[in-house]
Parts: sequence; C-alpha cells; structure tokens
Amino acid sequence: MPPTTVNPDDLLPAPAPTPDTPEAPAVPQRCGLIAIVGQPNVGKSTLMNALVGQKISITSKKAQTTRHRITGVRTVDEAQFVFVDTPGFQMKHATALNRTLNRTVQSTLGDVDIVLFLVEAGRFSPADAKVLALMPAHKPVVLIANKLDNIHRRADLLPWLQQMQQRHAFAEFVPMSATKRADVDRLFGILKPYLPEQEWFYEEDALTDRSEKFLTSEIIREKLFRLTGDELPYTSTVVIDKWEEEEGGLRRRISASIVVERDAHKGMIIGAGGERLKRIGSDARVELERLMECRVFLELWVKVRSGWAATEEHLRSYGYE
Ligand SMILES: Nc1nc2c(ncn2[C@@H]2O[C@H](COP(=O)(O)OP(=O)(O)OP(=O)(O)O)[C@@H](O)[C@H]2O)c(=O)[nH]1
Repeated sequence: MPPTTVNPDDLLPAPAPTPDTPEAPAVPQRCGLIAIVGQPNVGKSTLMNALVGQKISITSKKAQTTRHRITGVRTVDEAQFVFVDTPGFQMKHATALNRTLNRTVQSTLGDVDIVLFLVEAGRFSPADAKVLALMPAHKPVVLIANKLDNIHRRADLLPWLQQMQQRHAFAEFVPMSATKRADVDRLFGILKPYLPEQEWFYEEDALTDRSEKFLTSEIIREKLFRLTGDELPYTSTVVIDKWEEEEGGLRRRISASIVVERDAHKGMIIGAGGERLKRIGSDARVELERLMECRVFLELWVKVRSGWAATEEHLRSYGYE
C-alpha cells in the first residue's frame, strides 16, 4: 500500500464564505411572449388551458406594461412563459374584418418570442396554409402536430413531417396531444431555450391578467358558438354594456349585447321561444360564477348591426385595433 500522504490544507478549517467567494452560478431567469395560432378546432384552447392550468384566476397586472392581451402566465423553474392572445381570423370572406384581424395577427406575431403553430397531426388544409402564410420570417415557429392520439401508426406521420419541413423553416417539430399531461410538460422543456434571458414580467404565481370584463365577453362568446354550432358566422361579437359590482364585490350585475349582422342571425341565437338565448345566458352565468367566485346576474341582448363588419371604424369601436 502506498504511504498515506496528508495534505496540510485538509487540516485547516474551510474558509468562511465572504461576499467575494464564487458560488455556483445562479441560473438566469428567462421570460418571453408566446402566441398560439392555428385554424379553428385544432386544439388551441385545449393546449392553452393545459399550459396555464385549468383554473383561470384573475389577477391584476403587475410590473410590465404590454400592448398585448395576456391570456396566461406559467412559470416553470427559471422560465416564465407569457401567453398572448391572437384574435381569430376569418378566411372565408375578404371583408374589413379579415384585413384588420390579419393585420392584428401579424403585428402580434411580430412582437412575440415564439409562435406555436398548431395543426392536426397528419393534416394540412388550405386553411392551415393561410395561417402559415402569416407566420413571421425571423421568429422561431414551432410546429405542434396536435391530436397525435388520433394517429394509430406513428410511422404514418413521417412522410407528413417531411412535407411540413419543406413548407416552413420550423424551429421545432412537436407531435403531441394537448390532452396528455406528459406531452404538455415536455413542451415546456422544448420551448424554454427560445425564451430570452431576462427578468420575469410577472410574479411567480400569476396566471393571467385578462380583465374580468374581457373574460366575461369571451365566455359568453364561447357559449354562443357552442350552442349555435356552425350556423353563426364568426363576425358576431359580444359587447359588455353594463358591469356593476354590488354587495362589496359579492355580486356582479352584467348586461351584454351579442351583435350580429343579420336579422336571421338574431333569430338563430334567440331560438324558439327564446330557449337558446336563455341557455347561452345560463351556461355563461354558471361559468362566470365559478370563475369570479360570486353571484352573477347576467342580462343578454341580441342586436343587429347590419354591415358592421364592413367598416374598420366599427371594428375600432368594438375593440379590434
Ligand atoms: N383527440 C384529441 N382531441 C383534442 C386534442 N386537443 C384538442 N382536442 C379536441 O379538439 C376539439 C377542438 O379543440 P379546441 O381547443 O376547442 O380548439 P381551438 O383550436 O381552440 O378551436 P377554436 O376555438 O374554434 O379556434 C375539442 O373537441 C377538443 O377536445 C388532442 O390532443 N387529442
């Protein structure tokens, strides 16, 4: 056995840490804006809910001012993912609404750090191509091939992925199911390197800073489209006319108008004997009460504003800028 040597330094007590003692380098914070885009029904809302968690808690905006509507914030380890809203876009008719929305989409996408472009795995329709055409050239665009669970043989997806590679210089290809927790968790890891190193915009537990009023109109809109199916054109919108808090915030009295373009659409929403409108109102109320944790009195009106989608002036008055 070799003789044991004693290093005199080992006998000395460890030096007390001083402010100059180098420590393990702290992992820098990352934070960035992410947009989720795709044609209707590809799973954007499902993915969004899975990414930020089911319950949307309404917290007020903290430090950062941004011209985007923030739909949710999620912090995972050192990285904060800030999701922004991109208004839907109507491809069928070339009205002012479409042009305005497309411009809004493009200006939103020009500002974000990552764009998630959702399609259904194995599919690429002309409508998907129109959405893809709006993608900014110099931003990482991540292809999310959603609803992977509908593909029974993974090998079938390979030629499709190769085709998608030709269509755009995607930063990443992520076949996944927004409905699978493990896939969603994996997505955070894939996106993290694309977030710039900078301080977080929000407190760690902030989920969203969308205003309650905006959420209310979105919830009514969601019920409206759910209960009218495909019958109603996308150009219908919801405007909050009255918003009052009563009993020290324990009760909200809300009055909202659903604005449509034609009398026929109005009839469609109201339904026989007013049944459909009643259902839209009661479904929305139940969800609002759960979300805001208070009682809600909701009054809904249907108004016809013929041709409102045709002028950009009107759009501005409805908040599409
Ligand atoms: N099988 C399967 N279905 C999914 C998945 N993700 C979403 N869906 C379903 O697809 C349908 C559309 O999902 P949404 O999240 O509403 O789609 P969207 O893109 O937000 O739709 P719009 O609001 O119309 O733009 C719903 O029935 C979802 O349950 C998935 O990973 N697998």
